Amino acid sequence: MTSIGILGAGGRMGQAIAAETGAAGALVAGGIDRDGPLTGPYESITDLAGGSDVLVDFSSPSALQANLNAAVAAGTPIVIGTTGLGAEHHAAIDVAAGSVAVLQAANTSLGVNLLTHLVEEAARRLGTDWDIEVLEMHHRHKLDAPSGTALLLGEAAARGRGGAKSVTERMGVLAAREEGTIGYASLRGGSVAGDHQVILAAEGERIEIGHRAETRAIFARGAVKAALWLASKPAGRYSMADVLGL
Ligand SMILES: NC(=O)C1=CN([C@@H]2O[C@H](COP(=O)(O)OP(=O)(O)OC[C@H]3O[C@@H](n4cnc5c(N)ncnc54)[C@H](OP(=O)(O)O)[C@@H]3O)[C@@H](O)[C@H]2O)C=CC1
Ligand SMILES: O=C(O)C1=N[C@H](C(=O)O)C[C@H](O)C1
Repeated sequence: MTSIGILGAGGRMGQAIAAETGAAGALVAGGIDRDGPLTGPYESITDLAGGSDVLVDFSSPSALQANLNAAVAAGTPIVIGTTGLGAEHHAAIDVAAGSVAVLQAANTSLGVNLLTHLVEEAARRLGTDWDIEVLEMHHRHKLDAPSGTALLLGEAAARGRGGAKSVTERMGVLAAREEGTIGYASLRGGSVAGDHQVILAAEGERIEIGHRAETRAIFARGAVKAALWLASKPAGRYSMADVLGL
């Protein structure tokens, strides 16, 4: 039975992943949080990595390097679901992927990963006279904005279009839309698990395609599926597209 070590175990996603691990016929090796061990016999991240077949990290960008170091030291594959990652984090993931299997995904749900393809295709087929905007809404506790998924969808649109500048802030009296850009808007409130909408707007018509997460169990299910898939993979950087065959 595959054993999964959970990093960020006490958080909303950490708890959801622990619940889905059993349902998938796998085992929780242990869980570690900012304050130390939460479940299982392991006292440190490195010990947990050594006692797990695969690690799953849904914590914080500030914890990423230590989590990658532990994965590399133990030779344990790691799934990174944490968002709010910058260029320096992606560079660190690339380095770790030289030694162990690393799968990074801003969204582990099947629906969003399919949506990414639909958005890229729509942007490819429509002319640059179609403006593209990404709208997201999440629960009041979310720290990063725009969401990792919004950025993922915007990147897919930009790929389809052959490149585009991102605009994450529009404010004041000189805030008119700049042609060819992709704009982002972030709403926060209540307990929303994660809504994303991509709006393609032209003169006289508009296409809106999106995804609503009704429960974060969908992300947890995808993360566990990714972990079970990654556990036997050689070093390298992987994505949800590899897992889902999309
Ligand atoms: N890829 C995907 O599909 C999804 C990704 N996410 C992302 O996952 C991450 C976690 O989300 P969520 O569970 O809602 O957040 P929570 O705040 O509920 O959980 C984060 C957990 O990580 C711990 N943590 C935070 N910072 C550190 C640190 N520096 N070292 C060790 N542990 C730390 C927190 O401990 P403490 O409470 O003490 O700070 C907490 O237990 C976010 O980046 C979120 O955007 C979320 C859903 C789906
Ligand atoms: O923080 C969350 O909750 C979520 N974060 C991810 C993101 O930033 O896109 C995925 C999902 O939308 C939920």
